[in-house]
Amino acid sequence: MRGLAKRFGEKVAVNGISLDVPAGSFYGLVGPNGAGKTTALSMATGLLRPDQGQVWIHGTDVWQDPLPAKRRMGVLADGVRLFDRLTGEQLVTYAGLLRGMDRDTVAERTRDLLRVMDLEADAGKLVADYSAGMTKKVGLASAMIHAPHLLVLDEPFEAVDPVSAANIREILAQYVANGGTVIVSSHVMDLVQRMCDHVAVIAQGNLLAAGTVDEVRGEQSLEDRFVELVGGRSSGEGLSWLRT
Ligand SMILES: Nc1ncnc2c1ncn2[C@@H]1O[C@H](COP(=O)(O)OP(=O)(O)OP(=O)(O)O)[C@@H](O)[C@H]1O
Repeated sequence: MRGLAKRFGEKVAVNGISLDVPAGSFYGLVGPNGAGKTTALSMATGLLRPDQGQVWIHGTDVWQDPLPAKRRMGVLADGVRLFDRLTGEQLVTYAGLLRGMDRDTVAERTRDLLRVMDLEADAGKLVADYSAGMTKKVGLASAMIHAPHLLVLDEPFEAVDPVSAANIREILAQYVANGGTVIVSSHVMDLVQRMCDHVAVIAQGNLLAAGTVDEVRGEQSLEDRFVELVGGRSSGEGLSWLRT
């Protein structure tokens, strides 16, 4: 990413971010609420047109040459509606067919994905009737079916139960071990510290730090370093009226 910027009216959501994500890395993107993570990832994946800046994926400009760039990635967007009048099985199948895969391969991979996401029993249920965590998981399965080079996952673990989260972490670690690249946004520092090899911290649309997790956190925990970089811990008094 080079000089990516986006404003909404007066609000500068992303203020010229440049970031290199090495191929084969497991990259965490962290920042407080409203920092600009979703906006930056949406621009990076071709979902939201930047005001300025460019993004390349394996040398392909995402905005100049979107089709080959998009073929290489799988995206789990945050807050984007799925086709939720399909069943889980139909949705994942549809994602595979949209990618131009043949029906047999799509059927086989859909079965595998629904199994590892623990959605087999609910495969025939409408996505509209899924819980938040189930919806995340079916979105993740849809992002992975074409075995992309790059997975961009906005808050993949939000609302996902611990067992499913552990399964997904294992799948992602395996995917990276086999040469894939993952970018995840998350608020859970402990998870990012354990799971990712690189991390970028953004706040108020600016990149505050980026590098390997050890470089960014130094001698501290990632959480302490994050609070130090981002600031904003409200000291002391709290809500004096909130007592029983
Ligand atoms: N479509 C929009 N119209 C107006 N303002 C927007 C829009 N999308 C985002 N913003 C604003 O841009 C800023 C960055 O939002 P963004 O969703 O990128 O943050 P985030 O880091 O993903 O936050 P969170 O961690 O809470 O999901 C916020 O101030 C938000 O209100």
